[in-house]
Amino acid sequence: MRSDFGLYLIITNPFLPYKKIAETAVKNNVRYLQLREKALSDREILRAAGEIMSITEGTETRFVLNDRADLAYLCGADGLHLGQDDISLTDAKTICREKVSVFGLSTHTLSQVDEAIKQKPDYIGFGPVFTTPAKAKPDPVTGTELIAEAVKRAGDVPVVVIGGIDGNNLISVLDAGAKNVCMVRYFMNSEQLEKRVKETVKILNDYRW
Ligand SMILES: Cc1ncc(COP(=O)(O)OP(=O)(O)O)c(N)n1
Ligand SMILES: Cc1nc(C(=O)O)sc1CCOP(=O)(O)O
Ligand SMILES: [Mg+2]
Repeated sequence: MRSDFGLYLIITNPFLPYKKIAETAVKNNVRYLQLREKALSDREILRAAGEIMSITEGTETRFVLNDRADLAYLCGADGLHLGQDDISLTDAKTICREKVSVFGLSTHTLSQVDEAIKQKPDYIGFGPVFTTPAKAKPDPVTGTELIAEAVKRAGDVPVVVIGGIDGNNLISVLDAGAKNVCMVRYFMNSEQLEKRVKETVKILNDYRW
C-alpha cells in the first residue's frame, strides 16, 4: 500500500534559521525535510545538515539531503534526493546506502515517471506543475493535467508534486490528484513559516480525497 505523507518541506535560502525550520517541521509532524542549498560550500552544507539533524534525530521527520550522496553519507542523512542530472540511484546507493535509507528521484514527464519507478525509489518528485524561478533550468511545466496519470503510473510509490505551488493554487493540485506537495518559496521566503505550515497541514488533512 502507498504511504502518502502530505507535506514535504525543502529548505532553500530560508528567511528563518535552519534550527527554527527543523523545529517547525518536527512539531507539525512533517515527514520529509530536505536541505537544498545550491550556493553553500560543502563545509557549510555539512554544518547546516548537523544543525538540522540535531533537531530531527529521533523524531518522525526524516532529514533528506539534495544532490550529494557523498555528503549524505558523511552527515548520516536519513535520505538523499536525486534529479535527472545527478548521479544515478545505483551509484548513490553504492556510496551511501550503509547510512542512508530513503531515496527520492525527480521526474518531469510521464516517461521519466515510468523509468524512475523501475529503479524502486521511496518516492518521486513530479513537476514543475507551474512556472517557477526557484530552479536554475526548470523543465517545461507539466500543468495539473498530468498529475493523476503520474500518480497512477507510480503505483505504490508516493508522488510529491512541486514547482510554482503556493497557498492560492494548492487546492487545484489536490483536485488534480496530488496527495503530497512541496512549496519552496511559499515557506522559505516567509517569516510566517509556522503559520503557513499549520494551515497547509490542516488543508491536506481536511481534504476529501
Ligand atoms: C522532492 C523534490 N522534488 C524535486 C526536486 C528537484 O530535484 P532536481 O531536479 O535535481 O533539481 P534541484 O533541486 O537539484 O535543483 C527536489 N530537489 N526535491
Ligand atoms: C526544486 C524544484 N524542483 C522542481 C522540479 O520540477 O523538479 S521545481 C523546483 C522549485 C520549486 O520551488 P517553488 O515551490 O518555490 O516554485
Ligand atoms: Mg538535483
